Amino acid sequence: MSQPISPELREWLVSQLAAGHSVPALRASMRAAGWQDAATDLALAQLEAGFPHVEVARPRRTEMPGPDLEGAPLYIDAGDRRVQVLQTMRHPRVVVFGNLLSPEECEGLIAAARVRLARSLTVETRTGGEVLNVDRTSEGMFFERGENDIVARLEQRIAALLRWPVEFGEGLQILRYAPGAQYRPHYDYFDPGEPGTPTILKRGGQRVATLVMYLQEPDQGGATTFPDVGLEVAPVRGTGVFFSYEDPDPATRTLHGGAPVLAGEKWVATKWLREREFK
Ligand SMILES: O=C(O)CCC(=O)C(=O)O
Ligand SMILES: [Fe+2]
Repeated sequence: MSQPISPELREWLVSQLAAGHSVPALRASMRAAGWQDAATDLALAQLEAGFPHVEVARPRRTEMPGPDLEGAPLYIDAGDRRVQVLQTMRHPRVVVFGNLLSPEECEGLIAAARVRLARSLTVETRTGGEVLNVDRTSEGMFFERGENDIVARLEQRIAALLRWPVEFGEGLQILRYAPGAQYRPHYDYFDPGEPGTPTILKRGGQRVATLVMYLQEPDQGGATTFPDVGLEVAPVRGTGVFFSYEDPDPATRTLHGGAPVLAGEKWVATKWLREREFK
């Protein structure tokens, strides 16, 4: 679980920094006191603005988002919902969840997104801007974080389920695939070799995990595919597929795509998780 940053903790950090203690020393004592790295990072990142002279060291990530599968549970308490663990894979790290969203939540997200759909744009890593992408023939839009009640509730649930702060997540993306539409296999991390990537990484660092949630199932087709391992996840309403990638590297085997929809319409919501706070 991510831990909220209390005013007391904030005050303590401020006083420690003001007293000249280094950020690595604070990080170490917070860790010793049981604070998770992600929460510590968030607390320290929030203070950075007030202490511009303090260089916050960014150690190599030691934690990754993901559910607590200790003891091989069939269900996980995600705060306001009991989410099912349907399938897991280690390499690539993939977890398929059931009962992630209610039918009403799926409907509500679709209704709010439908009026704002435009031809999907993918981030153009060569320039850091956005362009139309022929590899992705779905239509899409982004919600702001916490934009409406359903979005806010779902984001809290995802944070609890994947043990990653809400603030480290991008806004929820909604995609609609008409018959024939698809999303060709790709990686969700930003290609370190592309010249536009450093600009993108300034805001929250790399993507480290993805949760694709199915809001409406097509009649045929539309699975989420992982070609490296021959895995196909059926787009069943209310369920979702999580996968994570510790490094922006094909060795993670997280190549994936949305197979062509053959009949009916497929709607998904995608939540991308960054390594740091995404402001
Ligand atoms: O639609 C799908 O099944 C995959 C979506 C996806 O890969 C993405 O949103 O990044
Ligand atoms: Fe993707």
